Amino acid sequence: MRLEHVGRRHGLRGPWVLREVRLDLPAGTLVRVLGTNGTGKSTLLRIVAGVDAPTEGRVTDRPARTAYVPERFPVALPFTAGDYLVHLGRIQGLGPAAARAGAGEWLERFGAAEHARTDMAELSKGTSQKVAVAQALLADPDLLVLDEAWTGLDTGARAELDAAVRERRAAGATVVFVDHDPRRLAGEADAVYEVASGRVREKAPPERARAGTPTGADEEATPCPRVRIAVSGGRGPLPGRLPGAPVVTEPGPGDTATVLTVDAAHSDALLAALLAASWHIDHLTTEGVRV
Ligand SMILES: Nc1ncnc2c1ncn2[C@@H]1O[C@H](COP(=O)(O)OP(=O)(O)OP(=O)(O)O)[C@@H](O)[C@H]1O
Repeated sequence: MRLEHVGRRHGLRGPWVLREVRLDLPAGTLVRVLGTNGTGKSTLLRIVAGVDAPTEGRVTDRPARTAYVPERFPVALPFTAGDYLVHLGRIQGLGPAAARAGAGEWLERFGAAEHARTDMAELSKGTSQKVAVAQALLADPDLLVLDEAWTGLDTGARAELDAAVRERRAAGATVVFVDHDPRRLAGEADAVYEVASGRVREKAPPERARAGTPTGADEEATPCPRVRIAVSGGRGPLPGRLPGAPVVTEPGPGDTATVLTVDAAHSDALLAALLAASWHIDHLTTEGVRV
C-alpha cells in the first residue's frame, strides 16, 4: 500500500499535524515509526490503518484484512473477554467456530485464558491490553498496525507479540509499529521512519547501516556477518516472503537440507519464521562456526 501526498489537520483551520507524507508500505515488511511525543505518530498510524482519513492526499492499495491496536483501548465494553473476541472475529469475517477457536488460541498464547469469562470492564490493565492485541491477530491480517501495543504487557506476552509480528511478516503481511522501547524488534525492521515537524522521513535501519548502506558522511560501515541455516522437513513449500530476503539453495542430489543464507541481523527473525512454518532447523553456521 502507499500514502501519496497525505496531510492531516484537525478542524478547518487547525494546524497541520502531517503534510506531504509519501510512504511505500510493501507486503511482507516490518516498518518502525519513531518520533518524540506529540509529533504525529498515532495520527500517521490511524491513517495507515484506515480508522482516520487524510485531510488531503490519498491512501492506495490498503489490504482488505487490516487490524489495528490503538494506543488507548476502550475497556468499558459490555462483553466478557471471550465474547468480545468472538464478536470481533465474526466482524472480521470468521465463521462462529473459527472465531471461537481463534479467541481461545490467542487468549492462551498471551497467558489470559483464565479471563475468557471475565467482563471486559473488570479486567486489569495488562489483561485488557492482551485482549486488545488478541483482537488484532484473530483473523490473520495482511496489514497489522500496532500503536505502542507492547505497553502494559508482561514479559511473556511481549515475547509472544514479537513472535506474532514475525509470523505475520513471514506470511506476507505488512506490520507497522510504534514503540517507545528502542530494543523492541531491534535490527529487524525493513524500514524505519521518523515523524518530525509534520514530515515523515526515512531513517536507515541499523541492520542496513551494518550491511554497508551509507547513512552519514562520518559513519563507518562494517560488514554484517552472514548466517547459513540448513532446514528440512517442512509440511509445505517455504513461505514466500522470509525476513531478510535470504538466498535459498535447494538440496543437491543426495542432500536433504535446503540452505538459507542471510545477514546475521535477520537470523533470529528468519529462524522464528521457519519454525512457525513447521520447518526443522538442521544446523546453523555463522562465519564458519557450526552452532
Ligand atoms: N482529535 C484531535 N483533535 C485535535 N488535535 C489532535 C487530535 N488528535 C491529535 N491531535 C494533535 O495532533 C498532534 C499529534 O498527535 P499524535 O497523538 O498523533 O502524536 P504522537 O506522536 O502519537 O504522540 P505521543 O508520542 O505522545 O503518543 C498533537 O499535537 C495532538 O495534540
